[in-house]
Amino acid sequence: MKILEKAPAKINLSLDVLGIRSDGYHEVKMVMTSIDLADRVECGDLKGNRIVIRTSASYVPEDDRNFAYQAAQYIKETYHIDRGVEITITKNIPVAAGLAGGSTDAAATIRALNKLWDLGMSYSEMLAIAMKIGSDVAFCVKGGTAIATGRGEQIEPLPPLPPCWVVLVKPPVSVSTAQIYKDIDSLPIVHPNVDAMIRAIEHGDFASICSLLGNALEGATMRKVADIAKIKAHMKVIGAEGILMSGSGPTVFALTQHESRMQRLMNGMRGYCSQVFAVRPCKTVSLLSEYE
Ligand SMILES: C[C@@](CO)(OP(=O)(O)O)[C@H](O)COP(=O)(O)OP(=O)(O)OC[C@H]1O[C@@H](n2ccc(N)nc2=O)[C@H](O)[C@@H]1O
Ligand SMILES: Nc1ncnc2c1ncn2[C@@H]1O[C@H](COP(=O)(O)OP(=O)(O)O)[C@@H](O)[C@H]1O
Repeated sequence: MKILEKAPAKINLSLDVLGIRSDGYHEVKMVMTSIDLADRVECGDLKGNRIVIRTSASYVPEDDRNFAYQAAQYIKETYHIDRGVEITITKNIPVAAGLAGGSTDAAATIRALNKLWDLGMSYSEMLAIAMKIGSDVAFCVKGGTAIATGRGEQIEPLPPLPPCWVVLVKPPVSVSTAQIYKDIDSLPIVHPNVDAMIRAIEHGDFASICSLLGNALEGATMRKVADIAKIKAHMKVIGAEGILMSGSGPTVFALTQHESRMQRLMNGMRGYCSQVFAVRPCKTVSLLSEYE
């Protein structure tokens, strides 16, 4: 048997860093939303007791460094599963881009193995596995739009975004999330108004959502990647309603409700960067009711 799961990327609409914790992680308050730029994760039975990863991207690890491998391993250990699995990941999400590509593959693996191995895991049991792998994996288990606190693993759902387009531009460099969090410790932090963003989403107020976009990590990544400021300036000239770097970057996204502006942004930015995508926010990752 094989189970196929869609694994959507996320963007951060608001990301505040509140301080350093005793475990070395940073206390954050974020608003995240899933988008329809997705990897495909397929889990199928394999003879024996091994976990085998196959990916379409040569630069993604196929051993226990892959977050999907880690998800399968934690599930096997926790539920005493003596079965093999082959996990095939078709990568569409740029890697090390601030879009949670590895985290969403891990979350999709958790959902898929719950079905393949008939584990009957509850949502909170899936979260317990997710938290062992990385801070963003918990959000990716359900996706949608949500507030994330703690180190990012405490999730509270929000209503979906008003209909809009998300245009993403990934400059041809990768950044280390750990390094960016380290860098901000010695930099002044610009705090976004996360609570106002939450209210804007609750009211479906697209104009306010755009004006409240903010990311406390943006300054640190911009010091390393000069392209980010250029991309933002270019998107502004073209006419995006809201523009921000996602997560630790370096991907920059623009929001617009106008199809004509989305087209202009796509065409304008393609001449500038090779990785440009126009997608919609993604309301649900999977059949959420199964996991209540
Ligand atoms: C910045 C964000 C925003 O959504 O996303 P990305 O840019 O990675 O997509 C996340 O906070 C990233 O989450 P994730 O990528 O899962 O990070 P983890 O694997 O848990 O941690 C990687 C490293 O980042 C640092 N880290 C991460 C999360 C956090 N709240 N505080 C931290 O200081 C730690 O040094 C940690 O060793
Ligand atoms: N399934 C996976 N897909 C992509 N990257 C992965 C995966 N598993 C592990 N990684 C590793 O995770 C690191 C961060 O990649 P990714 O999750 O795409 O970025 P980000 O944390 O910026 O959203 C990369 O260095 C990559 O080698």
